[in-house]
Amino acid sequence: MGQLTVKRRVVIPVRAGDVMADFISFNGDESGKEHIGIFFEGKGGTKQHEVPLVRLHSECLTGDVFGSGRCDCGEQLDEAIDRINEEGGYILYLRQEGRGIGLYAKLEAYALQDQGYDTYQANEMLHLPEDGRDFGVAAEMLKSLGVSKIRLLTNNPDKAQQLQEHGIEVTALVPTKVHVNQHNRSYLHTKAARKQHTLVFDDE
Ligand SMILES: Nc1nc2c(ncn2[C@@H]2O[C@H](COP(=O)(O)OP(=O)(O)OP(=O)(O)O)[C@@H](O)[C@H]2O)c(=O)[nH]1
Ligand SMILES: [Zn+2]
Repeated sequence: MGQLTVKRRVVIPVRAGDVMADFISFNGDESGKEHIGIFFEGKGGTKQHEVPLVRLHSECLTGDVFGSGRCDCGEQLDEAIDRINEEGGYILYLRQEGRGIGLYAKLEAYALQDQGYDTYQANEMLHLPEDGRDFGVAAEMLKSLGVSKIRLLTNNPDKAQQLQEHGIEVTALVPTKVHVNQHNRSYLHTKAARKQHTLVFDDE
């Protein structure tokens, strides 16, 4: 991943106009994936935390747009908007649908999960990586925005590790809530067991 530069910042009122956010596009990503930065000023005034709160959010059409209960993405995105709008910082909305395998392949993986395979096994059965995401692009987005030090809103230790390898200092890991329901319970348990996601379940 080469260097990125900010292309355009446009203010967009979101949440029915209750929240103002800058949507930011970038030059220099040869993949053409149209990753988006979203900046929230925060309401903290002078008391505001100096280090911005940042969420790297991988695209999930089914969860983010349609509120699918098979994952926790839609609720995590809502939570991220609430918290970052309070505290000030960025959501980097990364076009890495299905952990990088794409939407059609994710649906194939869901069909395999319906036959009893877990979320990582299903990808492998499709001869696709368990997790194909490279968060280096997020590090380059942050650098182009002049951000070198962040607090990271995530339960996924791999995101922090990859950012640090690409020169971003992560001063704190801020966990998201655990958005568990009857449909995503085993998906979330698998992430905790297989990829060390820091998820604490109330029922254990
Ligand atoms: N291949 C595959 N992808 C999935 C499945 N369920 C959800 N996803 C994708 O997983 C990604 C989840 O992204 P995030 O919420 O940013 O990341 P995370 O790794 O869960 O880490 P957190 O920061 O703790 O939320 C999205 O791209 C979803 O489309 C699945 O069963 N199979
Ligand atoms: Zn999802």
